[in-house]
Amino acid sequence: MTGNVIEIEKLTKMYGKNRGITEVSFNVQEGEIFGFIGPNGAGKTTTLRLLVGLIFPTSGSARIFGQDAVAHGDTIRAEVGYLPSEIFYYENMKVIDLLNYSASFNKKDSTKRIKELSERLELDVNRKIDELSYGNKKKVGIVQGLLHAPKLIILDEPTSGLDPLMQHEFFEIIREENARGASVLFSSHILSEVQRLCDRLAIIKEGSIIRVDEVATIRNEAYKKFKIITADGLNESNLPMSEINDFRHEGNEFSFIYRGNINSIIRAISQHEIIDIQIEEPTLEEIFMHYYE
Ligand SMILES: Nc1ncnc2c1ncn2[C@@H]1O[C@H](COP(=O)(O)OP(=O)(O)OP(=O)(O)O)[C@@H](O)[C@H]1O
Repeated sequence: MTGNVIEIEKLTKMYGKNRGITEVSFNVQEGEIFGFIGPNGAGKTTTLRLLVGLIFPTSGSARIFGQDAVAHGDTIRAEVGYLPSEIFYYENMKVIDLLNYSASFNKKDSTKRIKELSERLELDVNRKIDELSYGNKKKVGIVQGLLHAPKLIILDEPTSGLDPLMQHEFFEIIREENARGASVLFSSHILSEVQRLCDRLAIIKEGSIIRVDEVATIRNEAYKKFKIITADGLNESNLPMSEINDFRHEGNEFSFIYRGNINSIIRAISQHEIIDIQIEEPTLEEIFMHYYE
């Protein structure tokens, strides 16, 4: 094996005449937690469904453990824990019956694992599925995806619908799975959670990948967030606007993300009467605002 558990090459999916994704390429290495981010409709779900062989590509290829996702869908799905973005269940079933049914496809006895995961996620397994809230249905999907200790975990917006405490618990579980040796690919439109959990990330916009990089590299690119209060405004024509993103102001309070020579920005600002200034590390979210716009 190449050290990659996922290899995606020029993967394209058209829904009739509509764009799903266009020539998407990236790899996920064995043992890493990889984040896949982009705004709604960018193509995250399409990419993940292609990966697990639930839909077929128009062109290009996706390989998991070196095997083609189209030709070996069944084998792949047996070794991958997959949490779809929308979960449809046999509504009349009890949670525990559904989980036992899912577990029956594996050779291992998962009884203990089901109990442990359900307790940690505070999921009442004796409830009927149609009585559950959206967030609780999501938990059923998480338990279902993780009960067979998969080598690769693929999660489509796993935290939507979970409250902050449960999100935290979920991230703990993912970290433990990763420490056990599982590789993880998860999609999200929330950069802060990707920043906390991932080694690398890919950003998708309008069906195309616009960047693949290490989270640490992106954060070290010397972006600075400026917050300035002046007595006499801040004249945009004096500022290097081509190096400035997310420029905002309210009265005489200004903020923006800057990437460029620190001396030139300080010189430009110092032409004004400064009342207060803060220069800080932006979050990933702030760095990528301009990709989202
Ligand atoms: N079954 C389908 N038929 C036609 N178009 C589709 C279908 N599924 C997805 N699309 C289109 O493909 C594009 C990518 O959608 P996709 O669901 O993959 O995005 P996403 O990044 O997962 O978004 P979200 O965060 O909203 O789930 C969108 O423009 C969407 O309208």
